Amino acid sequence: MSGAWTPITQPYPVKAGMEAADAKDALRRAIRAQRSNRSARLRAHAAEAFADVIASIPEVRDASCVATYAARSFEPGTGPLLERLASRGARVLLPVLGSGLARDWAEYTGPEDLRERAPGRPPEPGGPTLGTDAIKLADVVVVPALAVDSRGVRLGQGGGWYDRVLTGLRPGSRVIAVVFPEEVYDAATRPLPVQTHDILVDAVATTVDWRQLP
Ligand SMILES: Nc1nc2c(c(=O)[nH]1)N(C=O)[C@@H](CNc1ccc(C(=O)N[C@@H](CCC(=O)O)C(=O)O)cc1)CN2
Ligand SMILES: Nc1ncnc2c1ncn2[C@@H]1O[C@H](COP(=O)(O)OP(=O)(O)OP(=O)(O)O)[C@@H](O)[C@H]1O
Repeated sequence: MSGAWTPITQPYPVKAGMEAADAKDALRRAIRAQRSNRSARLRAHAAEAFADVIASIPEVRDASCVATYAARSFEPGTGPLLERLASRGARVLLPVLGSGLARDWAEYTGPEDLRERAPGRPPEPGGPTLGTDAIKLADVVVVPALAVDSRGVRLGQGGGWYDRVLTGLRPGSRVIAVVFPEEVYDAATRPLPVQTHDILVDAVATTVDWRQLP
């Protein structure tokens, strides 16, 4: 074997007796390091595959309003998904961070409207914000994650933004987490750390397929 090919593995730096918060931090570091190895070409290719898989999920296909996210560079890309949803006439809501990372939403109107307001922050739409409760308009919520396990436990970026948002959904709205294939963990052997505030997701989508959880 030759060249700069980096094998894809599933990091699991969780040790017996570790506090959940420390185990989450160790996992976040390992998964972010792994994500940073993916080239721009592979990320663009993956974004198309994510769009194919996510758009095929019945709840997404049938939704009038989808709340999702505008990806940062190394997150599972959503550009093609956003365009596909908008072109079939679905309303698409994206997170807007208020002061102190307050939870707000605004409508996606096209790629040219998405701007990174500060380095490292997710791109945001520029239109009017709709308020925290706009999440109740969503028929389905497509959330970013660093990892998901077979019970539906989700590891996010660590701000607790989505754990707070997901307490306010309309009953019956489904939550789908998006991760790269190696970021789906089998809870029987590699459970993700879980804390009482963590909200389980209903399904996970990768570049390859999706499945209902648990
Ligand atoms: N694409 C995307 N949007 C999302 C999330 C996410 O995980 N991904 N969130 C999930 O919760 C919420 C907010 N997430 C945030 C993520 C980072 C920072 C942040 O403070 N970034 C640092 C820079 C960090 C870096 O350089 O990597 C900063 O602004 O100083 C804020 C909010 C809502 N929108
Ligand atoms: N419903 C909530 N109410 C108050 N605080 C919360 C709530 N959910 C999470 N938090 C706080 O947010 C912090 C981060 O939580 P956690 O590590 O679970 O984030 P995450 O789910 O990985 O991140 P994110 O949701 O932003 O992607 C924790 O300190 C937690 O106490």
